[in-house]
Amino acid sequence: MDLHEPPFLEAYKTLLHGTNLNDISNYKSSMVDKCEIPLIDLSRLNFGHLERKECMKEIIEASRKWGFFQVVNHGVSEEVLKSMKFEQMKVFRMPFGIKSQENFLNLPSRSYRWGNPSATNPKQLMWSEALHMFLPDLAKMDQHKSLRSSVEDFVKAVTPLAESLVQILAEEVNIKFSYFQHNCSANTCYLRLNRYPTCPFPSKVVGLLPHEDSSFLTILHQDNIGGLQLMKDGNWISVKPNSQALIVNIGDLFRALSNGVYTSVKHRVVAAEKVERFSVAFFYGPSIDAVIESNATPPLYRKFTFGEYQEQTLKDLKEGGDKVGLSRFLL
Ligand SMILES: O=C(O)CCC(=O)C(=O)O
Ligand SMILES: [Fe+2]
Repeated sequence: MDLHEPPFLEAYKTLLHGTNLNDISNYKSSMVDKCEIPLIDLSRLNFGHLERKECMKEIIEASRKWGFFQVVNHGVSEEVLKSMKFEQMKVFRMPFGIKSQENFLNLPSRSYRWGNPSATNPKQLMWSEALHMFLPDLAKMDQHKSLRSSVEDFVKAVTPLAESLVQILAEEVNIKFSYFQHNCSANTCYLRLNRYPTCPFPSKVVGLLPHEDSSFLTILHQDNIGGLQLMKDGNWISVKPNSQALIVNIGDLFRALSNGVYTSVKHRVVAAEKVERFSVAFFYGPSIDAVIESNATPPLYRKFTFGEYQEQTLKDLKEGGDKVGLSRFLL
């Protein structure tokens, strides 16, 4: 076995063998539509008034109906994306024994995560590894300069994109952009590097379990392998890779803040047998004391802080293997 691979087989042996695998939903043959999510050309934001308006309308509509869309001419250069991918591959190629050390890269413990070694049910298994990077911690990676500078360049490029999308969406639901300026900064966002190794049981184990993001908005870059699926009208829909595009999705916090006008959508990644896959997600979110409260009437969700939301999802994850999310705050 490759030294860099997490010990999935070893850790999952009992759960995989002790179960009738027919009981597990078959990820490959489950209802998957190949329908494409909206693709929006952002270059129109810099054109005349009419084109700008048209583009903004598409962003708003996609966030309402889909909670997911792709953008092209997003302003993030190919060079930045390429160097991010290169460094990401390099860091995941390090031996598992090193990646799983407490202070790997000098980052806080649990920054590196793999699969779900504490799963008690085969449906909770995941075939993936991830590196969580809280942006204020990047400065600690002084021994890994090239990774750090690629991550910083990526963040520098996607932050203004996230901000301009948030500003457009906020205006539509009468939220001042100053709310975001006050609560979100480079010190409150984070990045997640994902790697999905080849999996010998792609119909039985998922790459990443279904979840909604705990952000206002997420910007995702995936490679050309595919595997990301989102839930639409009760069916899983595959997001076809587009090398020119970035994926944008609404997180639970914007759903709550907009009183459900914008939708946060469940998504997952299916595993592949023959090819590994990489993705990187930038989560635009607030500080833990930020108050999430819609000014619409009647409100759908009770007022909560981001800290409360995080505490609740962590508790739910521990207790039932699922983070449940925003439905916990429904009135
Ligand atoms: O890898 C992907 O395409 C999705 C990743 C994701 O949903 C996440 O990191 O929250
Ligand atoms: Fe996600």
